[in-house]
Amino acid sequence: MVAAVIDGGNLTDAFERLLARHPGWPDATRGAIRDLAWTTLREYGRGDAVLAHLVHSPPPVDIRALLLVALQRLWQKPEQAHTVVDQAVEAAVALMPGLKGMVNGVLRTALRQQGQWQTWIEADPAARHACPPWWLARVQATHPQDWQAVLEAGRQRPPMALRVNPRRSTVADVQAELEAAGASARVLENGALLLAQPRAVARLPGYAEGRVSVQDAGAQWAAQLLQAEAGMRVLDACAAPGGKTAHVLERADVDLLALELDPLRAGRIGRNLARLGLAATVKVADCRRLDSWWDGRPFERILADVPCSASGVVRRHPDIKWLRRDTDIAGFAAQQAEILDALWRTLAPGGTMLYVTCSVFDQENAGQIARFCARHTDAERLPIDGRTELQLLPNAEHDGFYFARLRKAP
Ligand SMILES: C[S@@+](CC[C@H](N)C(=O)[O-])C[C@H]1O[C@@H](n2cnc3c(N)ncnc32)[C@H](O)[C@@H]1O
Repeated sequence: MVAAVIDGGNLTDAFERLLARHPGWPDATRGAIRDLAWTTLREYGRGDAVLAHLVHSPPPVDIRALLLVALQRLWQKPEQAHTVVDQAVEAAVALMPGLKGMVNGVLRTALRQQGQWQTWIEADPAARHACPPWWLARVQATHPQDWQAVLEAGRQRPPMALRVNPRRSTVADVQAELEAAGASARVLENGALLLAQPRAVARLPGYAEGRVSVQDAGAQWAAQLLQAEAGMRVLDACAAPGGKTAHVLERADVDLLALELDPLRAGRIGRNLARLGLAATVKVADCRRLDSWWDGRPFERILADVPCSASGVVRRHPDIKWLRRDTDIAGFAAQQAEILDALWRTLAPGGTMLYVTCSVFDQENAGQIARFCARHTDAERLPIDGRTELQLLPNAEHDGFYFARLRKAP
């Protein structure tokens, strides 16, 4: 998986391919392998800085990936050093037997020089923060006060939060069920339940019965800010896999149309709603092409949870920071502007559109909305908690999200 990402591939796809080849692996094995790959890639820049001091010419990608995983493990579990080196050498024999000695030598040298790793890492700011230089520059420019906290959060394991379906249970009851199952959780300001320790979905009481869903606590602000009320006609324009669609429907009996461009992802919306006992009209469509899906009846609420760089959720998708290029951000911003302009035409006078990204970059967030308001004089910004917008930065409770509420002149 690490080699696939170094070669420009997608981490989740690589994981799914691996699982398809090994259907018999128990959950614990899957979890352990996932954790190794995800952790290594969260810290990839740091591992690479160390490796640069240990090898004179770049090894083949599979061996480089193996060394990065082993270094990561040595960093985290120094007490297991001998096991890690032995297992890495064993893996090298399976991958490229001719490089067994090299892997052994590099890891033993690494162990002898472990006291210097931090100095090597600190020498390069991008390595220090485990991201490419352009990423570091963008986060610093957008968040001059908080950039270190944002980058630090991107290197941590993500928190796990639950959303309670008020049609089937209450926050207090779910919390009690969790306690009984040996999991403690605390209630956040917006009603999200933050688990003290992540746990497998299959071991969540009430999941199969639709009492709870897994959803980041930051994402759980969306339905609240949309303020959709019973009887309203609501559009969820970029809906898959349907987490926010479901949340909107759990809160009010609305007439909801969910659009999704990707047919495979669209299928997940229906499955999610069925588990929760909810219903919506789901259409596979490009929301920018109004002629392909819109019947001309305006919506009172629109949720525009647009495609974005996902820079606020890199700890969940650590391949993102290595696969994206600086120039991609302008591409996302252009796509988002097209989506906003098209959807605005479908919003009823007096209606509101909630713009959401899971980005921490200004060009997709405050900058995007400032440009939108300059183009649309009939757009008024509705405050969120006394502020013009809400930028959540990733931390121990939630991921990074941006929200702006736009009202169309009546
Ligand atoms: C941020 S995700 C949405 C997450 C979803 N709202 C949720 O909470 O589960 C953005 C989604 O928009 C879809 N998408 C991208 N461009 C689109 C377009 N032009 N029209 C409709 N959907 C689009 C992507 O395939 C992706 O599934």
